[in-house]
Amino acid sequence: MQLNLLEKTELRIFGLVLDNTNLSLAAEKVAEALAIPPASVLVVDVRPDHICLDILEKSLDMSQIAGKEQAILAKLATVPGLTVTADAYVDSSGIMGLIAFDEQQASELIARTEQLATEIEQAVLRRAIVFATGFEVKERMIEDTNSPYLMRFLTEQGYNVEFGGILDDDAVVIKRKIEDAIDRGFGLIITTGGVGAEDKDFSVEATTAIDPAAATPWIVKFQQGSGRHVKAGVRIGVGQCGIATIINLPGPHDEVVASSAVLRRYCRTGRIDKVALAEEIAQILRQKLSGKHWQHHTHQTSGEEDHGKNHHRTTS
Ligand SMILES: Nc1nc2c(c(=O)[nH]1)N[C@H]1C(S)=C(S)[C@@H](COP(=O)(O)OP(=O)(O)OC[C@H]3O[C@@H](n4cnc5c(N)ncnc54)[C@H](O)[C@@H]3O)O[C@H]1N2
Ligand code: MOO
Repeated sequence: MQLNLLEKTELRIFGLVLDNTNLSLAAEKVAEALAIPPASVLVVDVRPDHICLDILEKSLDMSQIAGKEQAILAKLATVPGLTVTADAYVDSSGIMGLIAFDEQQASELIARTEQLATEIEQAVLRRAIVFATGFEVKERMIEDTNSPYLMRFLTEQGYNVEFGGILDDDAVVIKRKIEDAIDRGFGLIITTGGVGAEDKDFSVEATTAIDPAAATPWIVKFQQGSGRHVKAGVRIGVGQCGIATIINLPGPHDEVVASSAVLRRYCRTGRIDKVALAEEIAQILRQKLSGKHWQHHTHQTSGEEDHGKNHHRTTS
């Protein structure tokens, strides 16, 4: 486990006898003991009873520090002109204080910390949150059937599920809410709605702002700028941030239901393969939509036909 040294990076080593000692070599030996590059250790002070070194690293793995006192002293003992006396010791503070642990304590600490990290990770991976999006949902013009459906579905899959609320069609709001969910320890974050090509659709953009490498396969593509479309098509999104996965599903309820067949296989409270998941959902939705009446219109590239703002809301 990586530990931030929080600027407390000095080591004072007492009980050495110096006789024309090459300090660069001494620093190199300490670097070897800590498994860091030689340039990361600097001797900053030599006093009558101790030498002071500075470690030029922001963070180190716990296993590089804990219980390393004897290893440091043993390495220093190999430097010509440097005698390590029987009561030599390393004095350090903050995280670096772990150096003074004896080896038994150190390995217990490392094992316990890894165990704790695994438990936290498992708890996070089990926590899911579901968001709806869109003014028509927020203003109760339409019933939010997606969220209860997904919450029930994820509960069946073994998740502890929370409802995140109904988000405005606003890229900043959606991104902030997703980031907030990640900070609160949710391992699975699902939004529905707002994946379309209109100027009110921002869910996938919120995800790519968090994970630029998010998988965002197209469901349908059409001529950009034709009619009300400001984007090149409809896509879904699956992004990741640390161990958390963000999934942006379309708004239409039957598409959420269709996607859940894929979610059932991928979302099982473990880590998720974002590219494979996104591609399989996209395939199912492409197949589903290829038979729909509205797609004929959206594939028109002439832009002559205007079926009105709401033609795509009907699931003929
Ligand atoms: N079955 C259909 N699927 C799709 C259609 C369609 O007409 N019928 N149109 C396609 C096009 S074009 C686009 S664009 C996308 C739209 O997906 P969005 O993710 O952008 O969805 P929204 O515009 O936000 O909402 C669309 C529609 O979905 C219903 N909706 C939204 N949220 C909820 C919710 N929480 N619970 C229930 N229903 C919801 C609602 O009728 C919205 O008006 O879709 C393609 N697919
Ligand atoms: O933007 Mo859809 O692509 O609403 O027709």
